[in-house]
Amino acid sequence: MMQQFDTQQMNEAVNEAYEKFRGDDGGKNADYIPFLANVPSQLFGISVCLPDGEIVEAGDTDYVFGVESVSKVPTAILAMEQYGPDTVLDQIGADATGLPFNSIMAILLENDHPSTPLVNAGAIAACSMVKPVGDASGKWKAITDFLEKLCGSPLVLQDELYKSESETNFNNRSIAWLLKNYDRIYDDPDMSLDIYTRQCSMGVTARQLSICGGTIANRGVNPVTHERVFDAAITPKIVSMIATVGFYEHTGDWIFSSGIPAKTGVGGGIVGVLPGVMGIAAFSPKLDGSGNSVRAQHAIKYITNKLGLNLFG
Ligand SMILES: NC(=O)CC[C@H](N)C(=O)O
Repeated sequence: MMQQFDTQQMNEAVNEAYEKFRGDDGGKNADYIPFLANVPSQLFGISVCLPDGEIVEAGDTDYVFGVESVSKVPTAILAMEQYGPDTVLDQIGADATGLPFNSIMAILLENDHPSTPLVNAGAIAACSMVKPVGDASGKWKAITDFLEKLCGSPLVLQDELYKSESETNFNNRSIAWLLKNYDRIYDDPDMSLDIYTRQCSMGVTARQLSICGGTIANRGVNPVTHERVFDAAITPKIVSMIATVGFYEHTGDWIFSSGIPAKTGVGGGIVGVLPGVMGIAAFSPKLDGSGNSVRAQHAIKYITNKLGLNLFG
């Protein structure tokens, strides 16, 4: 049985993690998207959303940062909600790539398959699947409405980030058109890529991300608003995807040492999900060589290990 904890113990663990790692200066901001290079790198926040909607937090949990690849999780859930998990498995897949998030090689090695909605190729394919197909503004509304329900409050597009990323996303343009070559994109490639780039540029806070994780942990019911956001049967599907590829080529090391499925983004955010137990998010801009926030990783690992929280425990 998983160790039980009370709110006080979680509060202590969160504050200890914050104090312990706030001075850690390892890593550096993402700079391949110019906007991200200029985000103040000392920012650090940790937020936990418990099944009763209680939030336990420390640090800069109100700071709005770029959600980036964490946005792949909501869109994957939306595609599964619209089509059913088996169709998403068939059209995109659920395989770990073992390669970096933006790997073109992964598409070639997987025999033309985008692998999973949680890497760039699969996320662009997921955006192409979102209904209404062929209608960019309808798709965008579906995605942003869904994000708002998952997080319990609206997210706002960071225009400058969107501009910065759109001007420099040459690798992703190649991915979108390679998918077209293999018939693995299900709407216009440029439009699907633009939707993907825009969703990555949404601003989010660590608190909102923890509520998003809490909604997944709570089997589709937002623990704060009490609204049912998606079908309960999708939780094990999305958590399995997060567990297998949430940290890309370092997913095995991550899950081995933290015990919690988690998804990272180059904006510095990480969201972790333990079904029935909690959603946890941490944010700090400095990243390791694979694009994962250094302080956020330390903080989440510290908390799960301290409280004996482990998916496999
Ligand atoms: N790992 C990430 O957060 C990458 C997201 C970024 N928008 C990209 O496509 O490169």
